[in-house]
Amino acid sequence: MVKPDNKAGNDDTEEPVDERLKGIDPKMIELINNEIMDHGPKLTWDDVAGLEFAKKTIKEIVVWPMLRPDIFTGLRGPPKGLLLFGPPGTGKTLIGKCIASQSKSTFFCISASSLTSKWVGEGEKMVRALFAVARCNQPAVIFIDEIDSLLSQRSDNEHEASRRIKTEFLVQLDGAATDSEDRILIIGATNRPQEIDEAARRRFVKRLYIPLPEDIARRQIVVNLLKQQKHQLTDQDLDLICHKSDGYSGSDMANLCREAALGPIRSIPFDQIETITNDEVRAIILEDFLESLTQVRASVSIKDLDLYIEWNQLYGSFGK
Ligand SMILES: Nc1ncnc2c1ncn2[C@@H]1O[C@H](COP(=O)(O)OP(=O)(O)OP(=O)(O)O)[C@@H](O)[C@H]1O
Repeated sequence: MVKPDNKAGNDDTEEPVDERLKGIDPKMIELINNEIMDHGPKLTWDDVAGLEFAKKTIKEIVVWPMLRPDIFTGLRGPPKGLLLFGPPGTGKTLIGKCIASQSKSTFFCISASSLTSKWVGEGEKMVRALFAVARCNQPAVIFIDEIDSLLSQRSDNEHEASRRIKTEFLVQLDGAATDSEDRILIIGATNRPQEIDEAARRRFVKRLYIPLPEDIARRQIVVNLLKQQKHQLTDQDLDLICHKSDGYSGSDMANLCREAALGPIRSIPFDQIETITNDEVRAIILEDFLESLTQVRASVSIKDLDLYIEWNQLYGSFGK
């Protein structure tokens, strides 16, 4: 972790300040270290259900080059910008985290809307600080969620502050792209790729569609989430759940499981809720899922899906 600049400069025990952090507000550095730099558990590719094509592509084009920069030079150099687009809740953030874990990189995760809303008037400085801290913690992955809100084409009535953040972001992105020594990958994630303007789109050299999970992936999500729960679901039950949840996103599936897991709790008589032991709570059964399926519905419409498919064909790196 990098140390913020010590303005007082009179503490001999203070570690030397990294040149790259000169002029950056120490409070921002601390905030990035504490809130934007991810200190969570490492993820493996098995934590991301399905998405085999995306995972394979990502391993080849970004993870291996980040692990072996000595081999992946020149023409083989990795893209510095990767755009993950697709419906909400399909695992884009999970993939970002996994890329960072697997490439042994520091993971920085921020939502673009917080740049414009949370740090009102400071967003531009925050972008600069974020890239500077990332440079000090290479290899690094900077994951920016809702990137469309930062790079949208609504430039005519764009707020002056938003315009400045956007300009700074593009400058930093270009800087990372041209400096071949920098081992920084910028991942933008969006549910609204059509809102990203052409200049920004061009900078995300690789654009990868992250679709809804297929049958087998939905099954894997349910199986993974049920691992720590007492349940009596058979293979046939799981088949039925997957069949009935066609069109659900990964996060819809997680919600479905959460709701089903409450089934056994709801069946406890109210006067026993304080005394019942964990062992006495009944197992989760198919009926809990059938009930849950009536409560938790698919959050993505077919119409929206068509838009993603169309955009993928037009601009996706592998959409042809
Ligand atoms: N492919 C997947 N494998 C396992 N879990 C998944 C998958 N997709 C989604 N989930 C579940 O849904 C939750 C939300 O996923 P995540 O935040 O990665 O989606 P996202 O695509 O980044 O969503 P958004 O676009 O709304 O930011 C995860 O924490 C996880 O529980």
